[in-house]
Amino acid sequence: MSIRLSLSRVSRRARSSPSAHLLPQFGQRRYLATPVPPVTQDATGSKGPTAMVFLNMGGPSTTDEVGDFLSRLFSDGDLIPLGRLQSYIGPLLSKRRTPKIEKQYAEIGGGSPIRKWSEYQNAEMCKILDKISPETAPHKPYVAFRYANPLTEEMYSQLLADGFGNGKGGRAVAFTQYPQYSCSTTGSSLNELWKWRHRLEGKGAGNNDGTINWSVIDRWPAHHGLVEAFAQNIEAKLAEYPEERRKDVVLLFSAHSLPMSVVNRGDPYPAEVAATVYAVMQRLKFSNPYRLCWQSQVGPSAWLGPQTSNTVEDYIKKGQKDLVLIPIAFTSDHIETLYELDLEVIGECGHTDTVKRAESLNGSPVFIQALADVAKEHLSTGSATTQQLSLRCPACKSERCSETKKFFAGQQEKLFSQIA
Ligand SMILES: C=CC1=C(C)c2cc3[nH]c(cc4nc(cc5[nH]c(cc1n2)c(C)c5CCC(=O)O)C(CCC(=O)O)=C4C)c(C)c3C=C
Ligand code: FES
Ligand SMILES: [Fe+2]
Repeated sequence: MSIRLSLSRVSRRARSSPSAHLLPQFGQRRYLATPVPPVTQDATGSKGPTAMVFLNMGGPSTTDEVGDFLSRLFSDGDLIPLGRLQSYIGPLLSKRRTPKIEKQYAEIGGGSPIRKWSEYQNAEMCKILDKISPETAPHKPYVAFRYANPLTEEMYSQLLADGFGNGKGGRAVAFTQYPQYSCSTTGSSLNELWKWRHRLEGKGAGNNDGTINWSVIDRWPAHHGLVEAFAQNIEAKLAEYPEERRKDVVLLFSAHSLPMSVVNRGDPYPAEVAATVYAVMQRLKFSNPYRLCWQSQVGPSAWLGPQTSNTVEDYIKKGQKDLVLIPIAFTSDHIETLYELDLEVIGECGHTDTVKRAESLNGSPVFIQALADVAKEHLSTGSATTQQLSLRCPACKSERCSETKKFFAGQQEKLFSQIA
């Protein structure tokens, strides 16, 4: 992918009024304070504890963290491949972009809410799992972000400090919070997890050779619980329109775009996003006309379209002013919903009374139940990964991908010996 030094969001227009968003009120970290006991079958038959590790990109919790967040993001060759120039160009690009993005985070309340939502969702999911999957209880919530705190290495060190490693054979589930798989998102997080597993638990790291038993929930694009959570939020938004107009409101599903170079490499994400959209429309009994569009393009290279902002403008020009935007590839609010959709796309379209956005999943109890159901199904199947994870993109040339996929597929044997 070629990225010029002057990166800018395509068609972004600034606005000053901050958007209000609800945050859960609770403490910062959910890491365990005391070591957990080793995995052995106890009197209740439980083979826990089980670490539930949420993987996501993360975001700066305060504007002071924007610089470090962007610097890590532009250093990631799985997201922005700059080849041998990565370590020179990456810092230049991130430094140049920092002031503009700091302003945007300031406008949405001073930071990304993604950490608070992730910690809340995981803690709540674990409470449900303890009830519906007693055989793997207790379930302990951890968060591993790719570009913001808590980073993967911090989470991994905490897992070891909490007793999941060191020859005790603890079980950990890496649960991607991107429902649809892309090599630039979940793939990058798994590559990072594999890297830190190798550094902190591999031969010569001072521990036994890989003592944590990992399995991965690598995608869940059409899970019925996820579909139900999206559908209920759409129905709630549609109910705000007068009854006589309701069935003609156009549903615009909006997902983060991908560079065409990534699409043409064979990345599974566009097909999986389309699968989510279709499943949600099936659940809604195709009550409304709909389209899928793509947002958040960065830089001058070709990206998958149509672009969300253009789509809204074009429909309005055609006289279609009743539109509901639905963020379909994110499970909580962040800059792409609170700034780009609310302040830029909707705030500037001139029709804030008829162009609306469905709530993000955030603290939806239906969504949190869905997370628990996805995890329970994974824990009961005994599979280390989906079948899909082992298949590389047809045009993939990355050794990292190859090693990571081999490692996680290879966890199957360890898993069987643990659950047998
Ligand atoms: C499904 C989700 C996402 C995909 C796919 C994705 C691909 C992707 N992103 C960039 C570049 C940037 N993304 C940035 C922020 C950002 N991206 C996602 C999700 C996906 N990205 C989220 C949730 C966020 C916001 C995080 C938060 O606020 O909590 C940014 C930083 C913001 C900015 O500078 O505009 C960049 C840059 C690329 C190049 C890419 C595909 C390869
Ligand atoms: S880029 Fe998709 S498997 Fe490597
Ligand atoms: Fe992104």
